[in-house]
Amino acid sequence: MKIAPSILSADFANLERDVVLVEKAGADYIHIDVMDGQFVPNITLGPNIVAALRPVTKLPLDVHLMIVEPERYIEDFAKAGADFIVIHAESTPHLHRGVQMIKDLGVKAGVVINPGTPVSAIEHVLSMVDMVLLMTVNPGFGGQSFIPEVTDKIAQVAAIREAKGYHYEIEVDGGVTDQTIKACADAGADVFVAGSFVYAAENPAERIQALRDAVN
Ligand SMILES: O=C(CO)[C@H](O)[C@H](O)COP(=O)(O)O
Ligand SMILES: [Fe+2]
Repeated sequence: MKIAPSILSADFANLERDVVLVEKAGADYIHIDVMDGQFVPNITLGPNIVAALRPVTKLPLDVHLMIVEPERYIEDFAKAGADFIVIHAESTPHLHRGVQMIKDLGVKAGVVINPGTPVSAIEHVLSMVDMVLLMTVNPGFGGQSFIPEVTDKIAQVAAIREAKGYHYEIEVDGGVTDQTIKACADAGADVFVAGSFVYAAENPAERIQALRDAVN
């Protein structure tokens, strides 16, 4: 299992400190939430912040784009040093083209669907992607409650991976805590994004360990 703390809940005035903190605590990826105020009702950060964080950590940067027509900015995020670029099926009429753009830039490609979007929306790109992200909240904000019905879709993408011999990682994002992580792991998830559970705590390192303990 891999833990990907989301810096959405970090202290934006101390981003370097908060990234180094979770790296030392054994995090596997740094999850970076990019929001444009249009695809979701919130605005966060852009490629300049990804570029600023690139030299701060050796961990892969997992960039979750919640922006309309993400194709417009894929190259910017690749140049900024993203290791994964993950785009929403709902954000573009040309998902396959967006995934191909990411791969052509030598970056690992991911696709993500909202809780209300069926797995069929991404089936045509599953052979190409390195990551499938299933939102377990409606995207836009940290600190929301986990939507348990999404575990059925985790099992679906895990079954497709098994049946077809695909190699993508299955990531979950939203409301992941020591209470909700086990259901996701049991359904087949490999990568667990956690924002508020990690960063809104006195001791983020303990929270990362609590997530691991809850699964093992
Ligand atoms: O993509 C996101 C929200 O759109 C965040 O990654 C997610 O919400 C993490 O925050 P939390 O763990 O607090 O739910
Ligand atoms: Fe996210």
